[in-house]
Formats: sequence, C-alpha cells, structure tokens
Amino acid sequence: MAKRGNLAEPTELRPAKKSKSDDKKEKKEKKDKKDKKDKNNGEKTVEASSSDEQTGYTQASALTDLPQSQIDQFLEENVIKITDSSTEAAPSFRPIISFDYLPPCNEDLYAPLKAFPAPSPIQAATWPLLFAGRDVIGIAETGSGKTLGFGLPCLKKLLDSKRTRKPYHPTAVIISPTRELAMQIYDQLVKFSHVAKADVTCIFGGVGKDEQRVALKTAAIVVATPGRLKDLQNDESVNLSKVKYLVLDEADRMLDKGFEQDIKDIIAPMPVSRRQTVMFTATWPKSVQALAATFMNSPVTVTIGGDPSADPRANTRIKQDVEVLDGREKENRLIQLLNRSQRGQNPEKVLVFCLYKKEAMRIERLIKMKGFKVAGIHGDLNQSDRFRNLEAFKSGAATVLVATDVAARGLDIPAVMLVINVTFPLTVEDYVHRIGRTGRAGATGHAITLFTEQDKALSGGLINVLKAAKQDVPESLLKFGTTVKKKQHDAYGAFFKDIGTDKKATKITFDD
Ligand SMILES: Nc1ncnc2c1ncn2[C@@H]1O[C@H](COP(=O)(O)OP(=O)(O)OP(=O)(O)O)[C@@H](O)[C@H]1O
Repeated sequence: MAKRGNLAEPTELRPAKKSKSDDKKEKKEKKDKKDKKDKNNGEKTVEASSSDEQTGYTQASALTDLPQSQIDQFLEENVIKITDSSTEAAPSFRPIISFDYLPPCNEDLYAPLKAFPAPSPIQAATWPLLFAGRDVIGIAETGSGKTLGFGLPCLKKLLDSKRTRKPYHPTAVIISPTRELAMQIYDQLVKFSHVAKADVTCIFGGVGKDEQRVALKTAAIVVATPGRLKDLQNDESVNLSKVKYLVLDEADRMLDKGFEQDIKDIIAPMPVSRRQTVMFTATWPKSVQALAATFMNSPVTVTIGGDPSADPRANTRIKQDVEVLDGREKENRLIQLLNRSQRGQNPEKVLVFCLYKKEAMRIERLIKMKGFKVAGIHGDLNQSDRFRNLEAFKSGAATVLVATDVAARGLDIPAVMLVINVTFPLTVEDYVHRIGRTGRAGATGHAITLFTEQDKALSGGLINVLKAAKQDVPESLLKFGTTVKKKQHDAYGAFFKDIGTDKKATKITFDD
C-alpha cells in the first residue's frame, strides 16, 4: 500500500520547554552566531554547531566530532559558498560529507544511495538545510546530482510525517519545465519511494487527463509541468493548499516570463509561511534573482564552484570547441563530425542541438539520409513519439539524437560523449545547459559548437563561459567582440534571430 501523509507539521518545529539558564545560554549562542554572520556579510561560517531543536534536524554526532579542518577542506576544495539571507540567528550545519552522517529515517530510504560513493557537493551542502526546513536556492553545475539534492529531503519529510487523514492532498510539488525532465525526476524519486512506499505521480501535458486525475487522488508527491498542473488545479482535480514542500527545478527557466504567471497561479493556495520553497539550477542569471526572492522565506543560497551572479558556468570536465564558419558550411561540417564519431565498431552517442523545430526536422532527415541511426525530439512531435525517441537514444537503438532546447535542460542520458550545437541557442545559459548533457556525474565530455556571424551578439557571453572553464578561445570568435549584452527579450533571450534560409521555421516552445 502506498504510504501517504503530510510533511512535518509546525508543531515539530516548536522548541521544547527550557529553563531560564538554558534560555540565557541559547540567547548568547545566537548572539555570537549573529555577530559572526554579520562580520561575514551574511556569508556563513560552517562550524561545529550540531543541532537545533527548532529545526527538527539533528546533526549526526560523528559529523560533529570531525575536526573543523576536514570540513573547511571539503568546503574549500569544492568551492562551496553558503549565504544566509535570514536576519535571525539561524543554526549552521556541517555539510553531510558521507552517507554515514545522514539523519536516521524511519524506513530504508537510503538503500539506493549505495550505488554512489558519497554525496555530491551540492547534496552534502544543501541536505542539512533542507532537512532543517530552510528555504534553499541550490546552484551547481550540470550533472552534479541536484535531483537527489532536493528529492531525498522531500522523501524523508514525507516518511517522517505521520498524518494519514483523508482526503489525501499532495504535500510536495516538484515543477519542471519539460515533460521528459518531469518523467526523469519521477523515475529517480520512484527508485527511492519504492523502498519507502511513498506515493509519487507525474503530471504533464500532451496526454489524457483522466488517469492523472485518478493518480492525484492519492499522490503525496506530484512531479509536474506547470501548464497541466494549472489545468488540473483549475478544474479542482487537485487541491494544493496542503503543500509544504515546493521545488522549482531549473528554477531560472521556471521564473522566466514564459512560466512566471503559471507558477504564481499554482502556488497561490500555498502561503510562503506554510511551505518550504526550494529552487535548484545550474545557471542563476541576475534577471530572475529578485523575483525568486519574492517566492521564498529568508532563503539560504548554496553555490558550488563560484559566483552565480557572474557569467554562467559550464561544467569544467567538458571540453568545449567552438568552430567559426559560414552558415552554408554547417551541414557538411556536421556530417564530417558524425562520420568521425559514428563509423567505428562502437558509434558514440551524439546529441545534436538545433534552435528551431523545422531546422531540427531538416537536420534529422539529412542525418538519416547519410545512413546514421538517428532519432529526433522537439515540440512538434506527439508525446508518445517524444518518449519513444528519447528511449531509442537512451538504449542505443539510435546513436544520434537531434533535439531543440526542449532537451537542453536536466535530461540525464547515460554516456552522451559529444554534444554538437548546429545553431547557437538564444542565451548563453541555454548553451551551458545544452553542453551539460555530456560530462555527467563526474565523467568527462566534449561539446562542439558551430558558430556563425549571425550568432555574434552572443560571442561575448560565450567567450566568458569558455574562459571561466579554462577553455581555448579561438581568434575567429574573439573577432566578433567580447561585449556582453544584457538580456532583453523576456521569453526567448536577448536576441531575436534572423534565421536566414529557414525563415518559416517556428521557434521552440516549452511544455504545458
Ligand atoms: N552522490 C552521487 N554520486 C554519484 N552520482 C550521483 C550522485 N547523486 C546523483 N548521481 C547521478 O548523477 C547523475 C546526474 O544527476 P542529476 O540528473 O540529478 O544532475 P543535475 O545536477 O540535476 O543536472 P542538470 O543541471 O543537468 O539538471 C544522475 O545519473 C544521478 O543518478
């Protein structure tokens, strides 16, 4: 039987009764912590503070016993920065640097973690905060395990809660920009929830609503794309007023103009004071940061690998090559590159990105004509074809996948060796997400970008991404200029493109 129930009720957050001397001691500790935090401009020092009755999270004593130098080394090596916007003196916790230090849980929730050697830095640093009920913004490179970063605390909270009162309203909602990504998050959670017998469902557009309505009657955790969730909320198939854990995955995309209103509508029945709000992403442009703050309650921002306000940062294990050429040479060059990677005994998995749906269809036809095993994924395909083609690529039945930016974010496809950008995306953030489909979970990867004069408005941003990841910047790219222009277009990035030969093509659309 599926296990259901609400997340930790506010009563759990209430401190136990204390004596006067306890109170004095606590006040002094809080003041010391606050002074320390103020000195650091809001940036927290992660010291041996071990538990706080107010949070419901108790740090493992073995973790508390570790020497501070070991914690400092972990934070330093992984370039972890923790910034707490709270004006209250909040407790600081040590990163959970080993699975041994996870807090006890009432089911064997942690069993599937045995597949991994240790928590990834974003998991280690955000888990204690999330277990403690804080609002968190987690920013870390592509492929660094963010899904379990927000997923594990979500499942643990569900398991720890005892409530079984009917009707069953969802207690956690995870929103993702695309159907495939929603499915993938669902698949990851199910591996864990299966052990924990929690009831998870996945809701997205492009398929019938009836089954989804049935699933929503019992689901405790809902993974969804925004449009369909809003539809089902509007026709009262789901009541989100009991949601206590809200995740925006790919948060910068979810807060972009295209989705902003949907998100506001969806979360309207879940007051910020009663929910824990969690945002994870690999890119965090300034343009969304103020809006994000309005959705959150004194969030803690955890960044892995450097300043998120600077240029978007690509995973440094991906080798990035940029080839500047004439637009008319692109197709020949693409086929040359595929010849290199596809002709041997074991053809590599290659992901080819286009900007427009029509362009993607044309490129897919071309690749098929050349005899390669290719599949496509873009917004004009029906949902079952999208899932089928993605599966074909995952299984290796197709070794080349031609995609629009609908596949740029989040998708975790095993062993993608090469990403080829046939047409540059509309923003450098999208570029970072696209190439992030390779080099996942500690592996290395390779990305080749075909860059033409038409893309020159983004040369400055791209040069900065290359430099930040210590990649070579070709002279031919530098000549387009290093100025970084501000993002101007709300839904599609700064620069509306003239797309030359393919003028009738439709732009990418994201999911409902
Ligand atoms: N602690 C861990 N150690 C090793 N691998 C892990 C760990 N946690 C998760 N993974 C694996 O790493 C891969 C990438 O994880 P995930 O898809 O969550 O990345 P992500 O950070 O969300 O990437 P993106 O920014 O592209 O969405 C997955 O295959 C996942 O199973």
